[in-house]
Amino acid sequence: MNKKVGIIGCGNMASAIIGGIIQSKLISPENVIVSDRDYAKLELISKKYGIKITKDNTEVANFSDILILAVKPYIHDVILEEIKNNVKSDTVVVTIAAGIDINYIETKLGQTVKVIRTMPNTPALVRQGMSALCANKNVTDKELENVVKIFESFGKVEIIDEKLMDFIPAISGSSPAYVFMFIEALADGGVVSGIPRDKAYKMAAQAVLGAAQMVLETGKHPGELKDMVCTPGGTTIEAVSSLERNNFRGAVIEAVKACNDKAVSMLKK
Ligand SMILES: NC(=O)C1=CN([C@@H]2O[C@H](COP(=O)(O)OP(=O)(O)OC[C@H]3O[C@@H](n4cnc5c(N)ncnc54)[C@H](OP(=O)(O)O)[C@@H]3O)[C@@H](O)[C@H]2O)C=CC1
Ligand SMILES: O=C(O)[C@@H]1CCC=N1
Repeated sequence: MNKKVGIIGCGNMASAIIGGIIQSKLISPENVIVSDRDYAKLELISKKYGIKITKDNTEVANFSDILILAVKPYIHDVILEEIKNNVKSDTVVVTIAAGIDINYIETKLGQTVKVIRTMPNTPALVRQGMSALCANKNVTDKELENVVKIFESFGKVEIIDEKLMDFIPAISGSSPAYVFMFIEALADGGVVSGIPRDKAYKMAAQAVLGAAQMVLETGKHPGELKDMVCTPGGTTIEAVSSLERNNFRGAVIEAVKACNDKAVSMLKK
């Protein structure tokens, strides 16, 4: 893709995005720039991918056709104020932050700004991300397609209505954390029985990966896939019955609700 991509903030998510677009050869390194406060962090990523680096966020804004804001939500205020005179009229501004909506960016940068709001997740670091995207009315179909290609370079993408965006962290943005807790607990259970810890993590993680792949590839209802594992009178139904007694599914649904509530309360006006 012959577009210049700039990223402000060089943390976890920026590394995933840069890794995806460079390793997939979607964009050549000389067309990518990233800024951060920490020059040592920038030097590391530049050494790895050969991209441009700077401590000056306005330089990133001046350079970019697609400008990705990859900083924490509470830093957006400062950054938008800093770059507001450097964002070109045809630049597409992309936010990946929870609690930052399209209206907020339009209010800060003007009603004609092209905005794409997204919610990726950390599995993007291993190119197995899940991202939801929505665009404002100023973004053309071609511009949205280009940003979709960037996000597809590190995982799967769904375009959704902005009114659902606050609920995406709970299901895919934040959920890797709950899955890691599940894998850790599963492995701890194995360690209780004497399985070496490294083998327990590998087996638990591969079981989760395989189960997730079955949901995606078979199109079968998760309940049907669960039933396929449960031999009548066998081991699995004992575990399932114990999980139900301990409100496993209820606890997960409550966690999703707590995440949703937090995302809505973070929304900046
Ligand atoms: N982590 C996740 O699972 C997900 C995160 N997100 C969103 O992604 C965004 C970034 O998250 P994540 O990558 O985890 O965060 P990180 O803290 O890893 O990365 C943010 C980077 O921005 C830097 N930074 C802070 N202030 C400035 C500044 N003024 N100018 C330039 N760079 C600055 C930070 O430096 P310093 O460390 O010095 O502060 C840090 O290196 C957040 O808004 C979050 O909501 C979305 C989906 C998933
Ligand atoms: O915890 C957070 O707020 C961010 C958004 C989704 C994942 N991490």
